[in-house]
Amino acid sequence: MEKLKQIGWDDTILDIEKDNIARVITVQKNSYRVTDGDMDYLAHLSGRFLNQASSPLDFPAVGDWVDVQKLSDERKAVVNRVLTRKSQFIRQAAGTKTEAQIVAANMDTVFIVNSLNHDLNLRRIERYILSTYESGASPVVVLTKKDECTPDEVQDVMIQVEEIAIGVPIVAISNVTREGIDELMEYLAPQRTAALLGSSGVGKSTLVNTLLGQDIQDTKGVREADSKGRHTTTHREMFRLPNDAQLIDTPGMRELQLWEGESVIEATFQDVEAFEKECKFNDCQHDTEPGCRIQEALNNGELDEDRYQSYLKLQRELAYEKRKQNQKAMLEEKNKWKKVSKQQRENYNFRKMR
Ligand SMILES: Nc1nc2c(ncn2[C@@H]2O[C@H](COP(=O)(O)OP(=O)(O)OP(=O)(O)O)[C@@H](O)[C@H]2O)c(=O)[nH]1
Ligand SMILES: [Zn+2]
Repeated sequence: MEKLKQIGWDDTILDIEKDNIARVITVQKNSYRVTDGDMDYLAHLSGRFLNQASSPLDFPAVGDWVDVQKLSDERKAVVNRVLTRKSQFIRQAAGTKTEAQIVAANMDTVFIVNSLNHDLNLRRIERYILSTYESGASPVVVLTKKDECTPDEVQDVMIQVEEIAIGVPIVAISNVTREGIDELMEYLAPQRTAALLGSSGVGKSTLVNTLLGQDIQDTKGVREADSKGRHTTTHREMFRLPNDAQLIDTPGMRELQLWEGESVIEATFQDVEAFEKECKFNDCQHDTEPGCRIQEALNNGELDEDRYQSYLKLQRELAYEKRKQNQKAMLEEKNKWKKVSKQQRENYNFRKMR
């Protein structure tokens, strides 16, 4: 029990034999590095597990609690099952159409990391916030490289972000001067888990090192390089901070594809939805209808055109995703019936033969 407290205890797993519980630190090819709080060891999926797993979401992800059986070799174990997650950040696997992928599991907080000094993309931050709510965790926007900006510049960005990140904490930090790090630690209490998400180069791995107080995660400042001659994080890994909080580092995401974020669009676009409700007609297309509150708000500046466009874009994407998933489900259903009827035919032929 004490051991588990150190790696982050969760009430939902109290009912399980504690000796058999571990937490996934990294996902390697065909194996998992897990920890029981005292010791790290390597785990493989049991045959039973593989037989039962059907979707990519069934497989262990970084941050998962797993039910393991230790093997006689002390450093090895098999995973029998993934415990129910309290949160999971899902994105569409890069390059595939409708395949989901878990970026991090069981985190309390998602740090949405952006650099203050370049490439600030408010629309992208909006999307991360949506996906974070959808994951079951709470978002915090982290703005890095404060040391490279004047106080006025920092202020300017903070105001822009505040306008779109309604009710979301925003923390500006510097890995160089350590400014803002104490404030960030408020979201990293002992036994809590946070995940760092954001584009490549914004300083996620550097932040891990800052919080660990030592250089463990390689950063672009380090000479170990990728094919383009610079280092990038290639895998997700969970780190235990000195205060027993857990921090999950992830590789930079180029694109963030939403996964069924419908239920939270409302939370993130409260302002737009409020205007929409004030339209004269229920089925208003917000085009040329009389009494359209959206058009009025756009015209008098109450609603920013870019923000409205990104709201529409998200809705279109969600509709598109839904259609895709429906099609996939229909196809699977069809194949299932094909299989069933083939089986029936075979049974029938078999009986006829006898
Ligand atoms: N001036 C300044 N530079 C920083 C800060 N944080 C990170 N950097 C630099 O930004 C570069 C990228 O940092 P990384 O930590 O590798 O970025 P990352 O987000 O982990 O990138 P990926 O691993 O590709 O996802 C490195 O050269 C860091 O030294 C900061 O607060 N201030
Ligand atoms: Zn309208």
